[in-house]
Amino acid sequence: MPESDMARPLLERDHGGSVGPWGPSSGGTVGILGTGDFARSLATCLLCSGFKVVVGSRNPKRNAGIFPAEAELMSQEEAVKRAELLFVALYKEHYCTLRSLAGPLAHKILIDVSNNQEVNTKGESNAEYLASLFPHSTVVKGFNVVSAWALQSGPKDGNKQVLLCSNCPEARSHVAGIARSLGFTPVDMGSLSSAREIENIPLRLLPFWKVPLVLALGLFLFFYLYNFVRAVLHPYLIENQNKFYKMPLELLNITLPCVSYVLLSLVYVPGVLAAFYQLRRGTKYRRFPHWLDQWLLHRKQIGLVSFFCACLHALYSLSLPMRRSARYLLISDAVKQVGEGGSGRRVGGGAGLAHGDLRIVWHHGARAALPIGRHLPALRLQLTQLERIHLHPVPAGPGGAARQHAAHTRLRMEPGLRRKVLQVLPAPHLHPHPGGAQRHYPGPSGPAPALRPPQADADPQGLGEEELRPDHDAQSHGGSAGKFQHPVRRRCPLPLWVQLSRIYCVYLSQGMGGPTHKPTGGLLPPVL
Ligand SMILES: NC(=O)C1=CN([C@@H]2O[C@H](COP(=O)(O)OP(=O)(O)OC[C@H]3O[C@@H](n4cnc5c(N)ncnc54)[C@H](OP(=O)(O)O)[C@@H]3O)[C@@H](O)[C@H]2O)C=CC1
Ligand SMILES: [Cu+2]
Repeated sequence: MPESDMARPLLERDHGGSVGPWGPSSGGTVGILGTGDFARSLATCLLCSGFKVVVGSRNPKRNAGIFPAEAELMSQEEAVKRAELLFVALYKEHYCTLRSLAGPLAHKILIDVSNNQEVNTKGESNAEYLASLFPHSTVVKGFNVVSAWALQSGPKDGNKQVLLCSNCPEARSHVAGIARSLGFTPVDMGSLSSAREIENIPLRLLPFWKVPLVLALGLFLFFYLYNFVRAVLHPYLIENQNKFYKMPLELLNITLPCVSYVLLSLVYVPGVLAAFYQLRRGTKYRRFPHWLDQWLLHRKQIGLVSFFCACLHALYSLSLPMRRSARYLLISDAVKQVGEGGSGRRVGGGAGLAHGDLRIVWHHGARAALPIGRHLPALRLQLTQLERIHLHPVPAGPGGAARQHAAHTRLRMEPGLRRKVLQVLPAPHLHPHPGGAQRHYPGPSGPAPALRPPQADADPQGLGEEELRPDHDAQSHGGSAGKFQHPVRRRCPLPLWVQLSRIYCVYLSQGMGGPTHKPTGGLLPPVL
């Protein structure tokens, strides 16, 4: 494809007068109502990112000392007048105390950051309640998945996402810009009706764990039974040997790696299937089938359960030779050998090992080392799962996995490799996202990040709602921002098998899967 096409970002960031009045570069002011933990952390974070901050309190004098000097503390009325966009850092129960401010709050953006004590399964969300109190203001739900601690200590990889929803797309994109300025990754969750789902996320403990745990249990039972028949029942019935003592420890120990390996393979298989789907459809911006979507969303948990089984196996393996029974078996073996005249082979009255004995010792040593070595590649794969942990789940619901997968494939593929993969594929059909030019994001001044376009317009099911995110990957590799952005691809005219074999050749020429290759880089499907 022409190099000029590659160098041109699909969406230019709009620097013109469209940046909202509260952008740090344009001297806008962000207001915060409330002076609690969240308000304090948020004020510090906003100030550090270059925003002007005013804080509205019922008692500004009392709380003056607890905020950074740059934040202006004032009455709630004054703060509302000074700011166009306000974070409501109060509990839902206290929203009604703001009723008298309905007039000054009209036509302003209110960001509802509140959480609940219990999971809300029905009834209106806090954000909808706030919207009903202030019908002339625009309410955006967001930042509730970020703790006051995370705001202060800076976003970490695990919990970088800020889920946003609002009935006003423009307000949503302004808040997305602020989130991005603070170092978070905004995720567009659509209209305000998603607020309940967003509010429930922090209350969900260990999401997505049920299926992996049930799966692991099922696999464990299956392999345990299989090993029992093979190692205990069969010798008992055929040779009348009693090996039931193996049941509590040894059988368990040979079952665990079986479970671990099968689970590990289940982590990587959906990635391959996803690549297959993407190649077949000629785009990666279409929703996967539901079962694959769910499977992809569970990979992290499956990988961690697999890692846990592997750790248990390592522990068991180390403790096995320490058992009394092991020592007993060893001694009885030695006694048996002496009885059979085995010691007669020793040269020099037992001062050293004979050649034959040495060979046996070597043999045993190598056999003992082998299991450790053969698990190392698996360990490497399992450890790569750990870095994928997010403290709150990837946007659940339709298309969640597709978004996550798209993000992962883009972020992980090395630019050099991506270029090669793209070179062997036919030229893509590029076109900007409809309405993309209208989007604008207030953010700190400086070089504009290349924007990653969302779903194709051909996506009728709402995946196109995904928020634009800066392509950090492209930026972090020698300023190649804007290159290799291929969100939309026409159906490839080449047969699938030709495309696959070409990509495979590129993989081979890059030494994919070799020991020096970056982990997971070669394991994820090629990006299109
Ligand atoms: N803390 C956290 O980590 C997180 C908090 N949140 C959400 O942020 C919001 C604020 O949380 P947080 O800062 O921890 O709460 P705090 O209890 O620390 O602060 C709440 C603030 O509300 C105001 N307030 C207290 N009582 C009343 C009242 N009777 N009437 C009117 N206003 C009152 C006070 O401000 P003043 O006296 O100045 O008016 C107070 O500082 C909550 O909705 C919470 O769910 C969301 C994510 C994380
Ligand atoms: Cu092993």
